[in-house]
Amino acid sequence: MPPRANAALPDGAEPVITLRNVTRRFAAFTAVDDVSMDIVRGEVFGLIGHNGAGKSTLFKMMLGLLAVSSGDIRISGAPVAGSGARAVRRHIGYLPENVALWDNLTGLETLHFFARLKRIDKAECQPLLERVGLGHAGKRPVRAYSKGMRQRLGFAQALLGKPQVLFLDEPTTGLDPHAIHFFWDTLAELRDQGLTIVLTSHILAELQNRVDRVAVLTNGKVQALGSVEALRDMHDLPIIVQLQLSPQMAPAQRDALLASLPPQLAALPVERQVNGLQFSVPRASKLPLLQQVMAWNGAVQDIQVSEPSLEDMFFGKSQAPVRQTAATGREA
Ligand SMILES: Nc1ncnc2c1ncn2[C@@H]1O[C@H](COP(=O)(O)OP(=O)(O)OP(=O)(O)O)[C@@H](O)[C@H]1O
Repeated sequence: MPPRANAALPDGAEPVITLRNVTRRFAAFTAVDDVSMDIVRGEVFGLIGHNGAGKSTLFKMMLGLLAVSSGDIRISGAPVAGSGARAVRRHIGYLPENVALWDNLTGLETLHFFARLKRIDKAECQPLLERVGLGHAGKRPVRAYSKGMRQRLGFAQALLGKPQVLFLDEPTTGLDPHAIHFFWDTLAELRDQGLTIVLTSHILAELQNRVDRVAVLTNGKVQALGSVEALRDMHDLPIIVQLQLSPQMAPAQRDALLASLPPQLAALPVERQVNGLQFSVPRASKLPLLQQVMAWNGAVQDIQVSEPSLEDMFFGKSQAPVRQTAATGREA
């Protein structure tokens, strides 16, 4: 289903980046195909898709680094390419996937260099280094920086000039969990200050609780657009309810419990596991099922409920094999 340009826009949202019928061809190949969407002020917007889906191409066009074959892209109403582009770029920060740094410059000298390029007062640089947790390392040469420190320096570079819109290409690739945590905390603060943030990522599990909305690109087209919750509802993938049962429970007792379920719950797909049961449940049946199993006094030792992930929705990674119906044990 092709999404409308404004599908799932939050109420009162103010579009900052607008794309209308954006297409990019390389010779006969269409890398980005008729993409229309709005990205609104103060949201964190994720662009996801398989390798070759068109994310980088779309990103570069939004940055005005690559021309569109047809269509229109604007930031705060101004076209990103053409004569007004320089003014638009002043309000944009960009962290490329592999930021180019010079090993012989110190962190502070690196920021001074970018500040000169962007015609920004270099007094901004030291506070920015501190902002990204590099205040102590500003005088060290970049060759002595770890991957995480380099990424922080790249991030500081993107924040020079107090941009209103931030583009981050695979920003957490190669970072350790501590650095990833720091990065997302900083991003949340920036978002709260009103920045609009667009990022790409392959680590969908990392994105899904941290972005306001996502666009899923498949073969250059927007396959889905909206909040992760809205996309979950749209796809209506089953929720997995996993019950850990008492190890002393005999198979016959377990079957008796399943047989005690009301018919609509007994018809749910279930997998019998060692000391457990795994149900595959439509959202509407989640609470009724949980209410029933809570009444299985003493039999249930633990319950785990797993929502479908973005991977499950778009990249066909099924959550768990589901083979039998609860009551009959037949193939579902
Ligand atoms: N300059 C180019 N010339 C020809 N084809 C290109 C060019 N740039 C990109 N493509 C093609 O366009 C398609 C989309 O590429 P793009 O880099 O935008 O995908 P992506 O979603 O960013 O992938 P990845 O996750 O691997 O970075 C690919 O098939 C790619 O080969």
